[in-house]
Amino acid sequence: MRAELRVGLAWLSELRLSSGAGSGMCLLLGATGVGKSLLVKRLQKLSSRDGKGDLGDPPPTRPTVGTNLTDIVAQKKITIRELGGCMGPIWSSYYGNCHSLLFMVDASNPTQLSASCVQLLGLLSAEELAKASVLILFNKIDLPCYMTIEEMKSLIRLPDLMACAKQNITTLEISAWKGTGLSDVLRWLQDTHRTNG
Ligand SMILES: Nc1nc2c(ncn2[C@@H]2O[C@H](COP(=O)(O)OP(=O)(O)OP(=O)(O)O)[C@@H](O)[C@H]2O)c(=O)[nH]1
Ligand SMILES: [Mg+2]
Repeated sequence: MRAELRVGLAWLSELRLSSGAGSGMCLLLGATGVGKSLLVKRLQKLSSRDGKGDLGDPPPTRPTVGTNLTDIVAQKKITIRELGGCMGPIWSSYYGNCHSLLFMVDASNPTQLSASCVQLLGLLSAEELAKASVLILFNKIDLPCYMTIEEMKSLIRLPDLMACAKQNITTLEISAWKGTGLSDVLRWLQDTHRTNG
């Protein structure tokens, strides 16, 4: 089967699946290579250990062409839908069903920051996401020369964005590689999806 046809069929079947997703749906978005797939794998492992124990070596990942659905049981079932960075043009097809949004930025990649900022602006102004709680994750803080959260907030004028946005926005610095901050991400998901019913 031709690659384009395979991607098209996978997308159609995901659209069908998404229609009954319910209140436990969390959307995970961000530019290509920021670390979304690794985060999901790490969160799944962490939740299965109830936040305790060694995460072990980071598993390998591949660029996500399409979408990945992963269930995490953190008191209640939360389904995380990662959309590959290369799927940017159709991200909006999935806004309707989500109650929370994880938006990921690569803190070690200054050249990608402006593109991430434009993506974030688009997400925050989308009507269908107006009621979603938003967690912005600055990932890869284990790498040398990563930008601090203060530097990034100032570069993308995050305080101004937060003041204008309809959403409740939280920020965290993490390393999906080392596991830094991942228990805070899990806690945020638990709290957000508890209040979302
Ligand atoms: N050093 C470091 N590398 C990371 C971290 N998180 C992810 N990576 C690496 O970054 C690369 C891309 O990670 P992915 O999780 O595949 O990125 P993605 O955001 O899912 O990318 P797409 O699916 O293409 O949108 C992989 O080599 C990961 O191992 C991190 O916190 N630190
Ligand atoms: Mg991916």
